[in-house]
Order: sequence, then C-alpha cells, then structure tokens
Amino acid sequence: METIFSRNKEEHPEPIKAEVQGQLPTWLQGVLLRNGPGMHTIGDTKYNHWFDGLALLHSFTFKNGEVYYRSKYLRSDTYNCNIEANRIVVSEFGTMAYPDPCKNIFAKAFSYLSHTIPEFTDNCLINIMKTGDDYYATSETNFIRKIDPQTLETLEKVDYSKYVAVNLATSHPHYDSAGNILNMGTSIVDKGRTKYVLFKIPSSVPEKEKKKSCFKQLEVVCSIPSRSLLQPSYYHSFGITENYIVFIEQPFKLDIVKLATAYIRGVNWASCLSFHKEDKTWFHFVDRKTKKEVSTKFYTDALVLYHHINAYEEDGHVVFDIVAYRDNSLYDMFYLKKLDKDFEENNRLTSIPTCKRFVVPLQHDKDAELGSNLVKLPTSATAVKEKDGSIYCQPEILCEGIELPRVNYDYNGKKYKYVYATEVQWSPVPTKIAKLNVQTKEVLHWGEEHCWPSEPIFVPSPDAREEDEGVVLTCVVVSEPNKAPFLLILDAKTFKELGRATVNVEMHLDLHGMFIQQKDLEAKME
Ligand SMILES: CC1=C(/C=C/C(C)=C/C=C/C(C)=C/C=C/C=C(C)/C=C/C=C(C)/C=C/C2=C(C)CCCC2(C)C)C(C)(C)CCC1
Ligand SMILES: [Fe+2]
Repeated sequence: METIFSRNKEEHPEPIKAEVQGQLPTWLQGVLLRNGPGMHTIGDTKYNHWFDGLALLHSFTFKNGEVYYRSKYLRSDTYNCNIEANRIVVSEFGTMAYPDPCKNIFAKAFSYLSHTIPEFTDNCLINIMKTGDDYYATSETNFIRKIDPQTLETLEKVDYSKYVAVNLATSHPHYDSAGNILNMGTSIVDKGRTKYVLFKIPSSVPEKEKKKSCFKQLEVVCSIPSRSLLQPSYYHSFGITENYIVFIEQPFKLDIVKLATAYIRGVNWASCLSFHKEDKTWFHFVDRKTKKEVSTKFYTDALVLYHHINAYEEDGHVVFDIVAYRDNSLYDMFYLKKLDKDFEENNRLTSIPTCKRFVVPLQHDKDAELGSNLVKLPTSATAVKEKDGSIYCQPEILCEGIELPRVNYDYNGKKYKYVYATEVQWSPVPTKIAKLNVQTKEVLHWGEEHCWPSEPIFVPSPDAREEDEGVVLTCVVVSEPNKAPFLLILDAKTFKELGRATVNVEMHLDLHGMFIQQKDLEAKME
C-alpha cells in the first residue's frame, strides 16, 4: 500500500494561485521555502527509508494578499544520475546502492573498491540555509546545493570539505546578529584524530574580493576531540548562547569500522549507527570569545536527541532546552516498510519525544560539597558535584509529545518564552501544532480532523515588541483523499486562525524550512 509517506509526488514548477480564505496581515510579504523527501521509487527500485527520498522543494509566495504555490525537485547530481539510470544508483543514509550494471567489468571492480570510500550524495533534503543573500538546500553530507528561492531552480554544488576538513555537517546551522553562519561538522580519522569542528561562514565578503565565494573565507572557530577515535557521536543540531556554544556528545554513535565495510557487507550506513544505553551523554561548552572549551565535565544519562530548541545564560548558568528520547526508535519508525501499511497501529515509538530543560551551573562554587545541587535558579533541574569533579545533571521536563521545534529567532540564545512545534504521540503522525510557554508550561493547540501540519514557522510582525507578535505558518497535508492541502496562517499570540491558502495539488510531508522576507529577496536581486 502506498501511503502519504511513500507515494512519489509530482512537481509543480509553475506558480499556482492558492485560494485564500480569511484575512492575511498586509505586512506578510515574502516566501515560505520548505524542503523534504518527495520521491521514494525510481524505476523498479525503492529507497528503504523516508529520510532517503529525493529532495522536493516547495514554496508559498505571499504578495499583496495573494498566495502562490510551487514545487520542484532539487536537480542534484544524485537526482540526475538516478533519473537517467531509471534506478537508484547513489547511496543514501538508509539505502546502499550498487554500481551501474551497464559498466564493464573493470569499471565495476573499480567502483566496487572505490565505494569502500563512498561517493557521497548531494540529495539535500533536510533544510534551507541562508549565506549572505544566497540560499542553499542542505543535508548532512559535505555537499550543499545553491538554489534560487523564487524559481526553486538548482544552482551550484558546494563541497564543504574543500574549505574545512569535515565529512559530515549539520543541517541546522546558527546565525549570529551579523548574519554569519556558525555550523558544526565531524572530521573522521583525519591525521589520526576524530573531532567535531565548529566553523564560521561570513555573511559577506569584503568589497575587493567580491568575486570570491564566502566559503573561501570560512574559518574554523574551534574543535572538540571526539571521546572515541572510531566512534564519534551522531548529532543533528547544537545550541548557542550569547557567550557559549552548546554541544551534546550523545551515546548514539557512528561506528567507523562498520561504515568503511558497509558497502562490501551489503548493509546501509544507518546500520552503523547505534545507541549505547549504558553510556553517558556529555555536555560541551565552548566560550565563543576565547574559543576554549569549559574544562569541567558535565554529563547526564544516556539519551538521543535531534533538535535543540534554544539556550541562554542566566546568573552564571547555561540553560538549554532540547527534544530528547530514551532510545533511537525515531529513526527506525521511518523505514518505509514500517510506514507502508497500518502504521498507526503497528509502528510505534518506544519512547515519546520529551522537551527537557537542562540547567548547567558553569560558574559554581568550586568548594561546594560533594552531592550538593549547584543549580541556583528556580527549576527542578539539578546538577550535582561528584567525587571525580564531574557534574551530573538531571533535567526539568517542560512537556511531552512535541517535535520539530521552532522559536522566534530574534530570541535565539536569549531568555525566551515560546516554542512552536508539531505534536506527536506514539506514531509518526503529526496531529496538531502547539505553542508552549516554557516559563509557565501552558500549551495552546491547533488541530483539525485528517490534518497533518508541518513544522510551524514563526514570522515576526514589523516593529514587534513582544516575543509572540507575529504569525505562525504551517503546511497542512490532508489525509482525506477529497480534501485539498493548505497553508495555515495563525496569529502567534492567540494561536487562532487568521486565514488559509488552499491549493489543489498533492502536497508532500516535509521536514524543515524558512521564511524569507520580501526585503531580503529584493536585496538578492540588486
Ligand atoms: C558523508 C558520510 C556519510 C554519509 C552520510 C549521509 C548520507 C547522511 C545523510 C543523513 C540524513 C539524510 C539525515 C537525516 C536526518 C533527519 C532527521 C534526524 C529528521 C528528523 C525528523 C523528525 C524529528 C521527524 C518528525 C516528524 C515528521 C517529519 C512527520 C511525522 C511527525 C514527526 C514529528 C515525528 C557516511 C556516514 C556514510 C560516512 C561518513 C561520511
Ligand atoms: Fe532537523
């Protein structure tokens, strides 16, 4: 059975005018750009995992109260090779592909050998990144693809590894107040070391070097050695405060020996990732000014996380909020075999996404008694000093059952109140979206029958004075066959509907995206 997840989606590259109901704010002008997997079957071959599908970009353009929709497959090298061969020829994280059978025996032997160091995919299906006036589709390999945010056309391919020694990089970079990008990547067994590298991409290049790309000016801020040479941790995002980078080294690890032999063993790369529930989860804090890591060892029990929500400093503590799991069942839940039939009954998480707050006393009393709680803020989160000088942290639970969290990015790294997220229980179906007040734990919801809302994105109104002054945008896929999908516009304060823009197409369930203000699009055209 083909489900909402696995059905191949058609692209609609020409703008389609949406039917707008309700009243959209006149200031809402720009493009909501989103990314996610859209094609899982090519010829007779099928990807194993939902996160493997070919990237399908889609956008909603807001112009003078009207809304236009379009969608286009990312013309990555992976897309082009697969379509030309009419089968999957490039491996993805959850699907190992084997060389083209048309090649002669020598070429075959060569690709077989060379695949022990695989050719990495540029199927950038996870997120969108802004560098200066340019936009890129991103995944977690060393490749990103420039795109035109208006026409969704695919432009150059950029290889991070030409500018910084990384094999993997996150799809969730941060931006500082000047628009510079801070991102993290993993450098695997390079010069005998495995490390996590924090790097900075400037938002613009000096006038006299205008022709150069900003990647040429990429700068390594610092690196954190991996606790293990052959088993670096997997991570999907990191946190940032005014003065610190927050990096979590979780016991969800890539086994490099297994990775190097995966192709020969005929298994996918995902099978080289495992959760070590007996291990600890280590917290690293890097001072953004001195570029040095805080030397005290802070840790918590084994957990798995993908998304950091936000982080900030208060009275000598770093407070950070994450969506955490007790195990790695989230990735497994998205194998298409499990999503293909009756998945709501048969495919369940064994641990619910939980919004946890850790409060880490960076500046604590060095003579504090062993076993005493060093947290001085009003919270149930604790941090206890142990004999060997390390500090064991336990979180405060803010809420359960939310994923794909977003905040008002003007409050990123600062003390904040609101998280916007999709609500999930035990199955892979997003039933609602939520607005959580992290200070009072109050939650507002929006949901409608048969509606599967995407990651909600907050857009501030011009001259907003309060954190939640603006709108929340979410793409809603409808599971009822005769009802069209729509873009929903909510008042961020009340979480009440302002309007919706309906388009009669089959919209795909996506992962992440961003809203680009009209003024930023105009800056790009100049
Ligand atoms: C380079 C390299 C490589 C490769 C890699 C790759 C290929 C990667 C990819 C990766 C990827 C590609 C990843 C992805 C990820 C994703 C994620 C992590 C996501 C998350 C999500 C979520 C969280 C979800 C949610 C949801 C939805 C969407 C709907 C329903 C509901 C819910 C809410 C559940 C290797 C390792 C071989 C080796 C070394 C080097
Ligand atoms: Fe993500």
